[in-house]
Amino acid sequence: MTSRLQQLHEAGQAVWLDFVDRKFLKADGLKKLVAEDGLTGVTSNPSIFEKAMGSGEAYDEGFNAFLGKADASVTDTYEAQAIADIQGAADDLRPVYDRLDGRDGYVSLEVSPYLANDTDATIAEARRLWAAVDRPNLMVKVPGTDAGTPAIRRLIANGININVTLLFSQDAYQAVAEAFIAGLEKRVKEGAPIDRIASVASFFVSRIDAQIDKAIDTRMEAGDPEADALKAIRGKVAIANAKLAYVHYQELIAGDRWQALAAKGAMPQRLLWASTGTKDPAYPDTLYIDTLIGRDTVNTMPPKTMDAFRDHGTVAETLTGDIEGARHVLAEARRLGLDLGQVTADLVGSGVTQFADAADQLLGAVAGKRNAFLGDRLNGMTAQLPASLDKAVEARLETARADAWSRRLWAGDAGLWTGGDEAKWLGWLAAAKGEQVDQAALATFGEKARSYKDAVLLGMGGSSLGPEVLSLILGSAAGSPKLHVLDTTDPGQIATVLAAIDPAGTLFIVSSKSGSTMEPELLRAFFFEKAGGQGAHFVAVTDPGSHLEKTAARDGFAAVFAGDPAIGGRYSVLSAFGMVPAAAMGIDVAAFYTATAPMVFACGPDAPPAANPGVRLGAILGEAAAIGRDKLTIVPSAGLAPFGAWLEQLIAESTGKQGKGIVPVDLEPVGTPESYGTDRVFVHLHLAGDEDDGLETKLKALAAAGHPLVSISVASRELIGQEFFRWEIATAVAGAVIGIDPFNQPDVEDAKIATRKLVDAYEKSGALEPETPLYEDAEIAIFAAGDASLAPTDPVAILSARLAGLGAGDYLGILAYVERDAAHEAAIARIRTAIRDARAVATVAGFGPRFLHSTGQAYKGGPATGMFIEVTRDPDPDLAIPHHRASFGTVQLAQARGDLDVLAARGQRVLRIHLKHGDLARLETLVTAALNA
Ligand SMILES: O=P(O)(O)OC[C@H]1O[C@](O)(CO)[C@@H](O)[C@@H]1O
Repeated sequence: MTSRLQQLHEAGQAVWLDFVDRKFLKADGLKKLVAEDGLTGVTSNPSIFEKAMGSGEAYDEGFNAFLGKADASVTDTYEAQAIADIQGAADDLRPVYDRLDGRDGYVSLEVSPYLANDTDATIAEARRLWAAVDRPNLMVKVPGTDAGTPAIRRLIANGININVTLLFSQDAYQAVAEAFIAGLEKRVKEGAPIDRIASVASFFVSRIDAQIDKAIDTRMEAGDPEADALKAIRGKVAIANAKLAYVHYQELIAGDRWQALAAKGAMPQRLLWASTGTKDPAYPDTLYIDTLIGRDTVNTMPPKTMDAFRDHGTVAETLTGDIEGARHVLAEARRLGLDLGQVTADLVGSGVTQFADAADQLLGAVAGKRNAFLGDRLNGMTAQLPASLDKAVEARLETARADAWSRRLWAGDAGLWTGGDEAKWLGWLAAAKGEQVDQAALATFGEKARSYKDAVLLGMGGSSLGPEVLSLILGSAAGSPKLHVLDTTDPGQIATVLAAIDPAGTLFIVSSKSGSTMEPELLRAFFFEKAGGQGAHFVAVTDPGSHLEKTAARDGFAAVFAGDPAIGGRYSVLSAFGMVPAAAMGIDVAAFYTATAPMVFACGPDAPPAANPGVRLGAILGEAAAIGRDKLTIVPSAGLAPFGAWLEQLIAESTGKQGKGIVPVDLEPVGTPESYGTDRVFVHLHLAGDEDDGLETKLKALAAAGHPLVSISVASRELIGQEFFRWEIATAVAGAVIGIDPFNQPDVEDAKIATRKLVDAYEKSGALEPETPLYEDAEIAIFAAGDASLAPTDPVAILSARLAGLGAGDYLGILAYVERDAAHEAAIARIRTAIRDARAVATVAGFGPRFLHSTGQAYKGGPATGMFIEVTRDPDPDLAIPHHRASFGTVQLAQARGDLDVLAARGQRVLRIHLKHGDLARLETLVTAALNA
């Protein structure tokens, strides 16, 4: 006896399976259905693959084989498996396809649901999948949305078999039927064959009833006077809708236009009934099969429905029966105010969302497996968050998923931030894949650089901090020059570098994106003279067309390496700004990108937020800031200590604006839980093999006391590039949570202008404008811009009055315009610890003018909770700048004064303590006394 499913086939309806799964294929489940039930096709969709691959281990072998490649994206990983399954199913169905001469025997694979509203991307994806699967009996599934319909026409014209999915309404069906015909006609015009192009139009049935019935039930429960009429059409609307679609189909193929194509061998676009599993348990489980049997149609069934039909379905040609009844049902629905048009429109939207949700879930699961598989090759991250913050983060990750943040970030959707010009600043994404630099040219440059013993990089902020991290964490290769980074106007520090090198035999890297930053320009002039004007020992890294590019040409620099104007300074480390100095140090740039790639892919557009290490971190930082935990406290193990200086700029300059943002806290010694307020997030960066020094225990105590703790593990120094990228993504995402443009720095310019004014005045007059101290003695002078509230009595009283003003959520900054050396760093750390422990406030520190190009933005434009002690001193010895009246010491002082004025103008509390002999011990004594006063 033939099975009921085979009888369907005899009645003219093809039976397809709406399911695919590796185990099932491997066990020859599909072949069995072909042999026993006359099955002639298979459909898949993102939900089906999610069920197959999203859990369990069936695909692990396949994933793992693929994941050997460091640069495999999550999509690549999933898709390789999906394609293998589809190819397997297509091969199982190939005998059917051959026997029926291409009339049936198809397997469908859907384009990414994320593209449902993008015609061109859908076309590109369909073509890509068609080529990748490479089977004549493939159908690419394209949604019949407004954007999908024109894609269908073009794809049919390309000769690609198409399964139009997500059809609910008559109008949408008519539009895709038209697109199909138009596509074939285009081929005819071009003289291309049309006899092997198959298409189905997939009408989703049960979902319509699920919606309409819900509306009916609500009204009946509310005692609607039309209860009987409503009840009479319950469970009938979807079937009536399908029947009328079939009427349209019959009219279409009877028409002249179709007949002309049929004469050339065209196969009609069959109607396919999808979503045929009943959702309402009150209905017979074969309802949407029994009632929709008709010639030249397809019914794709989930396995359960197929089993049910095989067991007790009824075969009879029902589709063409009682068309008048169907019209009546739809007319009744209209009369009763059941808006089928709205329901079907909503169903298209929710259908797309459902598939996108399934794809997110699937990609999330694959991303998780991928990250676990990579093990040590991908830096790890865990977070211990207080329950309420944890909840907020998870909620944020879910809304970010639903709003497609990972994809939108990579697509440059400025709406993720403020809708400003953010899209113009995303060149760092491609740069992280090594696409901004010429890697071969860098290798050659690295070879040449080996003739130098030393290299000195002159630059500020983004142009210096990344290179400094690379030099301190990775260091130079044997035989390559040692890199000195000079990002200051401090005469002492410049003299220290000068003393450490032979200027005539040193490679100088002048690095400035804008090419017009004052400090590198002055340093270039200084060292150019010291190097005897040998331009051949200089290279520049700068954006095209800059002033520095011209200077380099004028002075005969050995090379100019171009940056990308679509990358801001603080995001530039994985572009030429980091890689030119890296190459000079003999670092293998290609290997560096390879080591970085696992994080770049883990943070990719297809890694949904919860499984995306960068987006997850950004959500933590942003949500923490929203509840006042806006002091990001960086706690590195010894080997990663230099990383904080780079991270500070990224976080501060990107987020600290419009009175909002995150204040990074670097190099503050770790304390006990009582020494902190409730404004902290701790980030522990741990390099494998580093001594613990009791850090773990201290951090555990902090986490136990309710402070959020993020722990990042780095297996080896070579993986530091991954942290650059993770934090770049995290910062951009934190910016989206906070609601600012992470790529501008609106408050930096003012301090530069104030400085320039002072320096220009000096160039004319030979003196800086006079200023009146609040207090002065033989050792110190204290200044407080425009602050009359401080009585000029004694310095301890002035300082203690200031420190007494520090409250919960405030932070104290030491802005030291002195040489950055170990002794000064230690003294500042002691001062910070004393203040932190006495007042339970966060403390930050920066050396001027270096921090002006880094954290300075947040100090001026970020939360108005700062209190700053600026430290200056009389330079001794000072250094002259060629062709300038002002010395480096004068410029540095002008920078401090300009900064002080701008900080005060922005409402931050600030005090400048001028140490006439540059002795920081005097400041320490003063602070101790003030805290004890
Ligand atoms: O590379 P440039 O253009 O010299 O700029 C250096 C730094 O100065 C800043 O513009 C801040 O002043 C930073 O954003 C930047 O990284």
